[in-house]
Amino acid sequence: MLAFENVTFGYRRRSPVLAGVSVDLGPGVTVLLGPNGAGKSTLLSLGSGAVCPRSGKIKVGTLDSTVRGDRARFRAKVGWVPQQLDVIPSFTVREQTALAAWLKGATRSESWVEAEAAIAKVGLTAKLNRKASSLSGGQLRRMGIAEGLAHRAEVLLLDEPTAGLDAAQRSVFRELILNLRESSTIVIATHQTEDLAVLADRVIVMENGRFVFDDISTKFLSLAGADAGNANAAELAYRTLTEAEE
Ligand SMILES: Nc1ncnc2c1ncn2[C@@H]1O[C@H](COP(=O)(O)OP(=O)(O)OP(=O)(O)O)[C@@H](O)[C@H]1O
Repeated sequence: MLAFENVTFGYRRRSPVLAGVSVDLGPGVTVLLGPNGAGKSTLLSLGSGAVCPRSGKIKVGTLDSTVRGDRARFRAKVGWVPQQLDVIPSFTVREQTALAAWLKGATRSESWVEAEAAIAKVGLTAKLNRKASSLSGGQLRRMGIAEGLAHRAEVLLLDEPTAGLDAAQRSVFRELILNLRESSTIVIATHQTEDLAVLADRVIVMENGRFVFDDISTKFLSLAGADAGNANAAELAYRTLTEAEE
């Protein structure tokens, strides 16, 4: 579980994007919704340990990302797939994934073994020796997840993982998340509300750095009222909620 305790964060000297946020994320799949600029990516980047809050604590178990001595072990517990995943142009999928494991503390030999196992889990074994830079958008995001699995991350933070994917790739991605949900805490920031119904255990809706909804997904879908069983229920529920906030 990833715990935010009274976290405040702002970019440089600007006013805070998040102010006094406390939330426990996990177990299961949490889907994070909200309009552009709501603070979803900021929350995930803080959760990854890549950036530090101005105040508050961010913890996985007893490890606190704000404590210098904990930071490396904290980061090893969290896999983060940002919207823009950087790859080393000359590296293969296997090398890129093994590098991620090694950077998070695995030994050299463990990194190769764990990388191959993780690549198999995300269904990319056929691409093992291809250049990571040659992967499609959906394959690249699956490789990002493999990087987290290769260092046995307990928490996976996925930022807009299905943006720009075609229907077939989105379906591959959904299957993957369903396979991983038992073993990892997964937090997905997305605008694709239709992916929700099958994926989410819990839904959080953010606006202006605040949580305007946080509950189990069935409660969220029930906001769609009479249309709660409808294929577009998630979209309707989201619209009902955000229009009420305006
Ligand atoms: N690197 C940055 N420097 C300065 N301000 C930033 C930076 N990144 C984000 N912001 C600001 O922080 C706020 C929250 O942005 P964030 O990217 O977290 O929102 P989001 O909900 O993920 O949006 P989107 O759905 O567009 O990805 C916005 O006002 C944004 O302009």
